[in-house]
Amino acid sequence: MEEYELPVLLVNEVGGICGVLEAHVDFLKTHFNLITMKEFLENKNILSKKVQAIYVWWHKPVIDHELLQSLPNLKVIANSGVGMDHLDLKLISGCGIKMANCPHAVSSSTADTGMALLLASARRLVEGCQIAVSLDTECFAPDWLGEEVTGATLGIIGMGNVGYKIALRAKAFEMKILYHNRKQRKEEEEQAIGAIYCKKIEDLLQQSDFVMLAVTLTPQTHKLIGKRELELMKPTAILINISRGLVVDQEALLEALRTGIIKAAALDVTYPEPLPRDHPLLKLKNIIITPHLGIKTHKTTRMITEEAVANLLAALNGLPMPSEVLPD
Ligand SMILES: O=CC(=O)O
Repeated sequence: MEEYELPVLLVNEVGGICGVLEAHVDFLKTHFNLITMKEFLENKNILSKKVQAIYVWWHKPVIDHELLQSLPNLKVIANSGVGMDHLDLKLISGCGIKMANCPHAVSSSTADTGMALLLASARRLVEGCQIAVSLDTECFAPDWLGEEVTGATLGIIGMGNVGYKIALRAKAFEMKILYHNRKQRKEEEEQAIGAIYCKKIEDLLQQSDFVMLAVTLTPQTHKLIGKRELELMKPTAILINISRGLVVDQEALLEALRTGIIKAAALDVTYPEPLPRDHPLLKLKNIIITPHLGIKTHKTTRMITEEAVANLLAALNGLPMPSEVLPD
């Protein structure tokens, strides 16, 4: 039987949409014996006792009861993003397995994506691009105007690492910043980003020109933004979602965008992903939808894998993990 000098790390596949990036394989292999789900399933008898760690990349492999039962020596699972809503944390921790995410690696690029969507929707860049590349040169100068970002009010819902970095960016755009969060940030942190705490989400919704969703998806934030919340927003307001699709009631959003309850939306996340090609949201003009690009830069994906490896090695060596996630 083959002996493994390094701990055995299970990944879904290498390359492809749900596979670890090929560019990271050499780095992973300096610390682990890498095996894919395909190899695991083909040699389950031998490999099931060997696997000590799993690296979940882009929500795969699916970690269910059956997989956990087949891996008696599994000690730790590292996730490639900050959101853990695709994992059953209670099930995993109930099996005595440690879990980690990578909040440090993802925050800057996700905040950049949020600002990119804010600017693109405010200045109608996607519509503008369509005009610029269309063959109809007659309508090159559009008869519409965008919204000014400088001096506008941004309401950030969720003031974790990502929300904080969005505020830092928005401050440079001279925006007035409001935020709503379970906990108020320390006074010095608020001062550093020039943000004002709204204990009531309603206050933030009523006052903001842009509302940015940067919360984690939990039972408490599931469909946090529904009909009532959209109706509280200004008719000129723009909603930007970089958290999870399920934080917004999509039916209510569709109605609000169709009837002018709010002006526009920019979504990096939807449910499902991707939306079915005949989904009515895709037919609207006042929406920008991107395919969950939040973290997708060369630098961030590399940092994610580094943070994941640091977590995995710490857990395997019985050391504190840099970003352990507890079931609650
Ligand atoms: O979606 C991205 C993340 O969870 O970090």
